[in-house]
Amino acid sequence: MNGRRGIVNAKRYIMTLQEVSRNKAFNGYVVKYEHDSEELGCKMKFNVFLPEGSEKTKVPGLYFLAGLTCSEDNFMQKSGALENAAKHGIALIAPDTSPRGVKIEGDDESWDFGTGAGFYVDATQEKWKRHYRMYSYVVKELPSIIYKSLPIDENRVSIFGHSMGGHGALTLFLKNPNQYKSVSAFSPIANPTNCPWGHKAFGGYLGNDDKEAWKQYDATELLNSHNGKQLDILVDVGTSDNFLKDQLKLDQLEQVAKSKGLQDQVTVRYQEGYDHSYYFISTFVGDHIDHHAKYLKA
Ligand SMILES: N[C@@H](CCC(=O)N[C@@H](CSC=O)C(=O)NCC(=O)O)C(=O)O
Repeated sequence: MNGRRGIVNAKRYIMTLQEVSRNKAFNGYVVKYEHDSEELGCKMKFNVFLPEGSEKTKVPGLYFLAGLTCSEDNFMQKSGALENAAKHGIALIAPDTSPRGVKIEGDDESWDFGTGAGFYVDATQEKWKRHYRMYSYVVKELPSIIYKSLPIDENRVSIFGHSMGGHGALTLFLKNPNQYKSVSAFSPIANPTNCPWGHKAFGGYLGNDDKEAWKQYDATELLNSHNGKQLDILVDVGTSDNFLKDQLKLDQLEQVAKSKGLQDQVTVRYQEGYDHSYYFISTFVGDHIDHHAKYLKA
């Protein structure tokens, strides 16, 4: 306890946000902020869409975790999510996908590890552990800054994401079910302990000696040990997604859902002919925001 009743190990973060840019959209604003991150040990940027009305009262918030190679911009600029978020009066929060500019040898060598590929885990390996703490950044530091500084209601918050970010959304939700009202994902890496992207990332950030430790960041494993709140997980994936078979492993997630009798609580929709791109995301993002609005505006 830190002396304040009910708060255990609560960390205080530096909370100075600098506005980088502001663009009006659908009567609200997309604002880019920069701040010093203690968890990541570098400057970070994120984008927020603040809908009309947020200048007067706090609004619900919906985090979007992006995939490999993305920054805080891909989702805001390419997903087409703003119109529906504006309609529901929901703020969108789009963080970056890794620490930036930290200069670790090898961090820029590949597109699926290091820069742009933080995988929403806290690294334990010596080389990476000071900076690669995207789990703590998204679960703890970023929210503490946002709820202190922006008109977003911390009691009405949900999460979704794409690919690596779909893995992030599912795992952050399943590990912190009381922090988020709902979860959904586009083409998530659903069983990273069982696919090449996951082996590379978890081997690098968490090491290869203790593969049990990998399971804490695997949505299929977390679903297997879930015995808490009623779920309503929505997943969309395209049948023409090049990564579906070898990397996403949604069959494993569905199998576990079935074996646990949770098949009614985990909906995986296979969308005919769609691929892994933002064209696919933009087609179904409205459905996902509607899904979250049910819980955020209940
Ligand atoms: N190497 C390619 C492919 C990278 C890619 O497809 N990235 C996806 C996420 S994949 C899983 O996390 C993505 O969202 N790309 C950004 C975009 O705006 O499309 C490449 O570098 O393009």
